[in-house]
Amino acid sequence: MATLEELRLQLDEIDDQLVKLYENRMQVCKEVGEFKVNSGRKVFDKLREREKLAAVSAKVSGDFNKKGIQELYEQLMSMSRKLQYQLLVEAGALGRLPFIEVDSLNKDKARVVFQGVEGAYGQAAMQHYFGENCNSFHVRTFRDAMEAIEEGSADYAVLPIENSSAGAVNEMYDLLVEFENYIVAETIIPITHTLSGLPGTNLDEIKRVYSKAEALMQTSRFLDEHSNWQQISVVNTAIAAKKILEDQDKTQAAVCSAYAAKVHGLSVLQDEINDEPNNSTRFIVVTNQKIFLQDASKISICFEVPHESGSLYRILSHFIYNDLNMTKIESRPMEGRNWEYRFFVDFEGNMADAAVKNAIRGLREEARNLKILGNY
Ligand SMILES: O=C(O)C(=O)C[C@]1(C(=O)O)C=C[C@@H](O)C=C1
Repeated sequence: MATLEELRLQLDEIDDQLVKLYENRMQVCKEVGEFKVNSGRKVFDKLREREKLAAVSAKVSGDFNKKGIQELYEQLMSMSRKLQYQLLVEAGALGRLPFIEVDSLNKDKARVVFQGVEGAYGQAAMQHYFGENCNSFHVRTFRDAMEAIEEGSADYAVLPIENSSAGAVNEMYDLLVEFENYIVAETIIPITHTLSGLPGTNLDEIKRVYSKAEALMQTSRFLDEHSNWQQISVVNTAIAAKKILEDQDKTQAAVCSAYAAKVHGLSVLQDEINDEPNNSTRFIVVTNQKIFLQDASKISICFEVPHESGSLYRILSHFIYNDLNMTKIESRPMEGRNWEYRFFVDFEGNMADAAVKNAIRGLREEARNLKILGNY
C-alpha cells in the first residue's frame, strides 16, 4: 500500500496538469471574451452551459463523480464569465448605468415630503437630514409619498426602511420596485416610544392602544404586561396621537414619540417603553432622479432569480469575486408567483468603482429584472 507521502506526490503531479489546463482554458475564454466585445454578443450563454454540463457529466461514471464534475464546470464557466465581464467593462461596454454623479444635494431649496402628520418620526428624520427649517409637507401613506416624488410635487421623500429591533419595513421594498424612484441618501435616528394619552389618564382606565404596527411590535414587552389592552394598528404613530386628542376618550392611548405627544396635546403616561433601549430606525431619502453623491459608499439593488437549485449562490458569487462586501440581504414574495422571491441586496461601493461596474455587468446578464435602487 502506498504511503500518504507517495499519494500526495501523485496528487501534486495531477494538480500540476490541472493548473496548466486551467490556465489554457482561461486563455481561450479570454479570446472568446474579446470576440464577444467586438461582436456585441452576450457573455452568458445558458444553452451552451447546459450542453457543456451534460457533455462532461456523460463522460464520467458514477453519480458522485457526475455531480462533482458538474459543480467543477459550473465554477469554471462562472470564472470564465467573470473574466469576460472584466474585458467588457475595460472596453467601456458596460451597458446601461445611467446614474449621474453629483457633488451635493441642494438641501436649502428642496421640497421634502414625509409620511404621517406633524410629530411623526419621519419628520424627525427629515429634519435630521435636511435641517429643522426645510420646506416640507406630509402625506397619509408611503405610497402617497412615492407618488409625490414620481410626479415631482416634492423633490425628496424621507421614508423608513428598517428598524433595529423590528427589522425591514416590507412595504417600502415593494414600493421601491414599483416606482421609478431612487435612494440618494440614508439617515438613522433613535426611536424612543412613550405611551401617551389625554392629560389625567390612568393606566387602569385604558382599553385600547393605537399605533403603527411596527411601533406596537417594538413595545411588545410593555404591552404584553397589559394583555387586556386591545392593540389597533394605524398608519403612523403621530396619527395615533392625533386620534387620541380628537376622540377625547380616556380609555384610549397611543404609542408615539414624546414629540408627537407634545404636538397633539397629550401627556406621557409612561416613557421609554421600547423593548430595545437602543431602538433606532434607518430612513432613506428618495428622489425621482438617477443620481448618486460623489462620496456614496453603499449600493442597493434588487433582482429575481430563476426557481432552480444554486441560482442565488451563482448571483451572489459576483460580490465575492469582485471583493465587494455584502451588508444586507432581504427577500420579498413576488406578486402572483407563489413561493418565488425577489432579493434585495446592499453592498459597499461606489458606482464609479471598477469592481462595482464588473459586478453590475455580471448581475445584469445573469439575474432577472435587476434594478439598481440607488448608490448613497
Ligand atoms: O462558449 C462561450 O460562449 C463562452 O463564453 C465560454 C463559456 C465557458 O467557459 O465554457 C463561458 C460562458 C458562457 O456562458 C458559455 C461558455
